[in-house]
Amino acid sequence: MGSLVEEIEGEREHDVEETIFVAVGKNLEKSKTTLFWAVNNFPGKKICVLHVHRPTHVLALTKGKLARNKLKQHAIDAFQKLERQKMREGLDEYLLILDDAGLQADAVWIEMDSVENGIVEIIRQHSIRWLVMGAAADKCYSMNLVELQSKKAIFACQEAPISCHIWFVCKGCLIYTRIGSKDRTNKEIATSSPPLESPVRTDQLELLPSESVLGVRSLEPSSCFPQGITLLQSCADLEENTDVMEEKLRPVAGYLEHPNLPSNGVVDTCGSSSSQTDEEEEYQVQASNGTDQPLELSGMDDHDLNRKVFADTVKQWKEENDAMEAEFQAKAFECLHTKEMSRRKEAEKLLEREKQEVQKMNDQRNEIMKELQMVKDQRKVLENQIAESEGTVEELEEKIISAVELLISFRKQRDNMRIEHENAIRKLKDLRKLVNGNNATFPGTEILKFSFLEINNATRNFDPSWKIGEGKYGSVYKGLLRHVHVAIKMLPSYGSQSLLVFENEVEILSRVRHPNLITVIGTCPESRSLVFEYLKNGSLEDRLACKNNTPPLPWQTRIRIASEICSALIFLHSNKPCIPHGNLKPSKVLLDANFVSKLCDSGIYSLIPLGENGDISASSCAESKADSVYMDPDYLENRKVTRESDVYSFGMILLRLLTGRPALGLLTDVKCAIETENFNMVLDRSAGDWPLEEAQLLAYLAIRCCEKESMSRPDLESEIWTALGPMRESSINSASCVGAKDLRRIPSHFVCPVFQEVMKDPLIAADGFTYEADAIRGWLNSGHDRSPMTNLQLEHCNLVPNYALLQAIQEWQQQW
Ligand SMILES: Nc1ncnc2c1ncn2[C@@H]1O[C@H](COP(=O)(O)OP(=O)(O)OP(=O)(O)O)[C@@H](O)[C@H]1O
Repeated sequence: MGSLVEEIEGEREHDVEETIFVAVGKNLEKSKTTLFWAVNNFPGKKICVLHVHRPTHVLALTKGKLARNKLKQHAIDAFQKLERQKMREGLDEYLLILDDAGLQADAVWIEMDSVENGIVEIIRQHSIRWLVMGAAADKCYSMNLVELQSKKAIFACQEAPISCHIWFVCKGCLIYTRIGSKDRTNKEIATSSPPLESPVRTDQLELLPSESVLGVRSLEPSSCFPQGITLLQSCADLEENTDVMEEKLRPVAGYLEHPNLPSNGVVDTCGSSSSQTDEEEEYQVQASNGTDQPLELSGMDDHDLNRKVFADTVKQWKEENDAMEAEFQAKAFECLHTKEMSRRKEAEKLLEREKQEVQKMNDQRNEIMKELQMVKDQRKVLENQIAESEGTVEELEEKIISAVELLISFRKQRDNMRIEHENAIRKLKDLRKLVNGNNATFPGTEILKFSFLEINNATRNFDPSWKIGEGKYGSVYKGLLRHVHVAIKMLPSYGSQSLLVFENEVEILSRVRHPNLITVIGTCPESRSLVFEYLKNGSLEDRLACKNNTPPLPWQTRIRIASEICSALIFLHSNKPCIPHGNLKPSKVLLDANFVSKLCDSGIYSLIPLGENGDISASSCAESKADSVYMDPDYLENRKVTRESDVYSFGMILLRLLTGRPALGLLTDVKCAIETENFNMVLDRSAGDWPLEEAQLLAYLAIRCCEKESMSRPDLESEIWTALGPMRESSINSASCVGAKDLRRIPSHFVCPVFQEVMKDPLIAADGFTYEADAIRGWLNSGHDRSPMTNLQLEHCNLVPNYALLQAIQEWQQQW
């Protein structure tokens, strides 16, 4: 046999349902009567004893029709044995089963902090359906009890799971029944029944004569459980409480005198007395269940009458009992109905809310469906577009293929044209050689050509910090090209001017040489750039404006610069064909280390692509207002560059040299000053003490140069140079002049073409040029085998000291 706990657990489904549990406490006397009440009232049922005094134990009595005496003895023995076992083995919890075979014990329950909680918990855990327990506390333990007096009983009555049907017993009498129910409706009934207000009382029975009580045989427990009312009292109880019961039963004893009753007083279910031979027989009397036929009064003797009265009394009681029950049920149903109604209302509200939710979800769904439809439509449109673009892609691919083919053919044509171009240039050179005879081989006539890579390296990848100017003909970068400091002018590459034309123009310009014209060192046809010598002291514009805090130019220097510009212009204009500068202004007058001035960009307009009308293209013509002041009004009107235009610009430069003032409105100011004999007021005093007469003469000349009518302007050579020449000489001779030594004119051949400084150790190289020793040695040592000036192959690397030049330099230096 396995664990009894397991056994009970295993049988829970069917057996525990049918088991009558009896809660017994430590008061053995009290517990006995409760236990016997259960044994007597539920014969044939399995009875399980819950020993509820702490710690809580469970005992089970299995079914088996034990004679009450034997049972009594059996139970007492079991308890005692259990207690002994508990003492001996230190058991806290155990299950005891009493049955025909003997007793078994096993632990099933744990200790709780209160007995009543323990009872309720064990009911809940084991789903106990039927429970018998004491109704009174020890101090109230009496048969006269009319309501629940035990704290534990009240607690169990109120708190036990509703499915549990509980009989509360005191001294073998049923005091109160808490109706349990399995189904929901009955649960409601049970909960709604106030446990103590309207108890199903058995005191009526208690008032019946003992014989009569003895004669009341219980209904079969299985059939009486649902009704929850069973009026049973065992003979054992009566024996136990004979004295008390006799007192109570005396008033009705007379009624129960029945000749057929056996001496032990047992009445069978049908009302006929029967004597049972079994020593474990039970006395049972069944109350009239309503099916009994009413007894005829006539012809009845007293005994029959008594029996009838008794039967009627029992019947009446039963009916009253039924009526009470019905009333409880009605009340319970009413309560249930109210609750149902409110639940229904709530459910309706919930339904309404659900409906609204559903409606909302439907609306959302419709919205989403609409959006989905839109997306589908868009998808169709996009698919069409994709299809169209795929067609376009195919078309474009075809076009690209044909364009690539075209490009390849153009490249071929270009390569052919290059070859033709190179042949043409070669022919041109040959022709020039023929035309110029021996002069063609004069060193310096051939301009140097630089690759774009060289230009790029020279300008440090066109580093913005190396940019020194930005003009309408392009940006100017400072650079170090083949160890020479250079200025690189990046001309615009737009327009239709061919490379050949560009190279020719550059070559023509580079051939025009004058000490006061900037030297074109070379070109980079690839990037359409011109490479000039770099002049250390920047432009006249910057020096007049004392940019970077440079000191103002003395009047002697200014007069010399004016004469130098005049000289350069005369030279340009005398060229055949005439080369007008076309854009003369102070920013085009550059100053070398010795403040010798050199014009730059002379004739450069010939290198700029022409616009549609044959003019210089629009972008290159965009003069600023300040620049246009230097422009001949005729030129601004006709866009024709003439020598008179240069005269006009020269007049403006003269005015700036004299006054140092900005060009805008300068002409009017000077005219006004002369007219008001306030000329000295407009003279630039920062230039020193001007010789006033000479200065005023220059001012007159300047105003004449700026005549509107070009024919009225003076001739550069016959008029201006005639006046300027002597002025230049006197300014140089002006011994009192501060820093006059610096103003002297350095013969250009004293200057090293690489370092741009007066040479200290001049050496002649194989190309015939004289260089400063350090410059030419550095050049050759860095692996160069060509001339820095002509780029022609040097025949040898020998360097010969130029003693004659060295002597001339030293003599010149001693003069100052
Ligand atoms: N060879 C050079 N050596 C030193 N500085 C130079 C040289 N060439 C040009 N520059 C500097 O670059 C500046 C810009 O020159 P550029 O001739 O390009 O423009 P601009 O005279 O200011 O205007 P635009 O050409 O539009 O009339 C000059 O003013 C000068 O300061």
